[in-house]
Amino acid sequence: MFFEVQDLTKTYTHNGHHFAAVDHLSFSLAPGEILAVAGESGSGKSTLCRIICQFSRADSGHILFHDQDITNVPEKERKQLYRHIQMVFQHPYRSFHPRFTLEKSILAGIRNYHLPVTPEMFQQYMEEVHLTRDIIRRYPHEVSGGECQRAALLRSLVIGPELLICDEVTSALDATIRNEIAGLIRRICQHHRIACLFITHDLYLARTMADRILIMHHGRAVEEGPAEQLFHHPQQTYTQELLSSLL
Ligand SMILES: Nc1ncnc2c1ncn2[C@@H]1O[C@H](COP(=O)(O)OP(=O)(O)OP(=O)(O)O)[C@@H](O)[C@H]1O
Repeated sequence: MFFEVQDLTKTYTHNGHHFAAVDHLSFSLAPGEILAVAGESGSGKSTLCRIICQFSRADSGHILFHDQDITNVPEKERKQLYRHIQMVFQHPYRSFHPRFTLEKSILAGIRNYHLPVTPEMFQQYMEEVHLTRDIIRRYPHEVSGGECQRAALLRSLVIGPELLICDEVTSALDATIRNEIAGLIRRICQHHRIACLFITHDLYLARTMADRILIMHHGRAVEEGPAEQLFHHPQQTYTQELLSSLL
């Protein structure tokens, strides 16, 4: 299996009361597939993302990548793992060093992995995310949110990942550029056959972006299916209510 989450659970405690932010969650992802994990605020999406990115530890369950257990990867092995799994986060400005130009941060990633990225390849990647040399030679505070998020995408793309994890990557952006960034991610993933786990609270975006959608509620997978099928023929009452609240 390319990527699989198996029976993942993460519990938090509030005032002595235990609750599962992620509750026996299981799903899988095929190479090159785009899966949107969608749900309301508090459904456990960010907790899931933090566990996959190793920022937080699951109580139980497993995450497999190419059949290898990556649930708790020792720190010294993480660099190698992140050569294949890249992440883009919600707040683009926070993901860049404020005193480095965007170009310097992007090139640092290439150097870190000793990647054979030629200037021609770099130029091509830059054009794919609709950025110019003039823009990436600026500091983060000198570009727009959309430009900064495209630079974050470029930084991930040049590493050559097999899986891209996008955690609410359009939420901090203006509505006008949300669809543009989501469309860009879809085209890039399709072109380079990169699988994508697209975490979002926006069901419309999930529909336009993803091959499949998984609906989360209270940490559980309520329903999962091909994007159009799930939109037109939701099987579960919760999904039906969620969709009708959009109308
Ligand atoms: N570190 C923590 N300690 C205690 N509870 C937490 C912690 N992180 C998250 N939670 C709780 O776990 C639940 C799931 O939160 P999570 O952030 O994963 O949801 P989400 O779907 O990403 O929501 P949003 O879209 O608002 O970011 C929520 O009830 C939240 O309050």
